[in-house]
Amino acid sequence: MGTILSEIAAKTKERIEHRKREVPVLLLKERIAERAGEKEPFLFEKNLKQPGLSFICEVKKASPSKGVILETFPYLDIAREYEKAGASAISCLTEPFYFQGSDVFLEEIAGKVKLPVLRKDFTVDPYMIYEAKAMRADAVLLICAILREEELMEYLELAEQLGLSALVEAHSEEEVEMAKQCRARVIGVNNRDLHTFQVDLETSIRMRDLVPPETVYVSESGIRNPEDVRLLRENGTDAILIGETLMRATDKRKALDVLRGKHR
Ligand SMILES: O=P(O)(O)OC[C@@H](O)[C@@H](O)c1c[nH]c2ccccc12
Repeated sequence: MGTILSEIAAKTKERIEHRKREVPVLLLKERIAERAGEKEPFLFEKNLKQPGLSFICEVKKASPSKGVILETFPYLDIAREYEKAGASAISCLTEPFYFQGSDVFLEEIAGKVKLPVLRKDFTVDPYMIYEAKAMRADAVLLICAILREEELMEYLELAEQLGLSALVEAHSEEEVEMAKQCRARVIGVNNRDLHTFQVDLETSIRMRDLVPPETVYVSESGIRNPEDVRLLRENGTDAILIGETLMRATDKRKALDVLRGKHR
């Protein structure tokens, strides 16, 4: 599969192998032990389960499909604005090469904002789950398309042990099935095809009923206007993940109100 997804996954593997030598997993485990009890476990899932449609607001400087979205990137201010605007969780990109993300962004946000933070990186090694916990993330992203079923199962168990929620991302019926097989508690359907970058909201609308009501159902990507939000809400979506639309809005609170249908 010579696609951008496998390219990012391969590059991430390389980066992590290097990291592992610099910061051994033992050190991460020590750091995690020192901070034991500091965070409420599974807060990400808990927040998304609150009644009504929950918003996961993303902090991202760039993306492979759009290039640089924001030249100046006051990530902490953005996260604080999301919090004030009533977001349920924050998604933070830490992948450096394709998304210009950084672990520093996440650590700082998680230290200063009360909302749970999802580390939106391409998890390809258990090491990354320890890393996420050590940097005070509340949740990790597990993408079905780049994991084998045994890996997904193993990673989910590790996240569970560490008190981290996992957003299990699918893009096809088969992948939703895989997520369910592994007993994922939060399943996200990505409206963006990561091979072609085409966005189609129908993807997450169509797959809604494959996921049982006790599992949190998230619709991800390409959500642009109140009409999109209304369609997803009426289809019984529990949470929506929005990046670019909010990143481009100067007034985040107003943008969220507009999306919720509270303005005009
Ligand atoms: O900016 P958008 O179109 O609102 O999309 C946000 C989010 O869903 C997207 O960034 C995303 C979905 N799946 C991912 C996997 C890795 C990195 C990023 C993503």
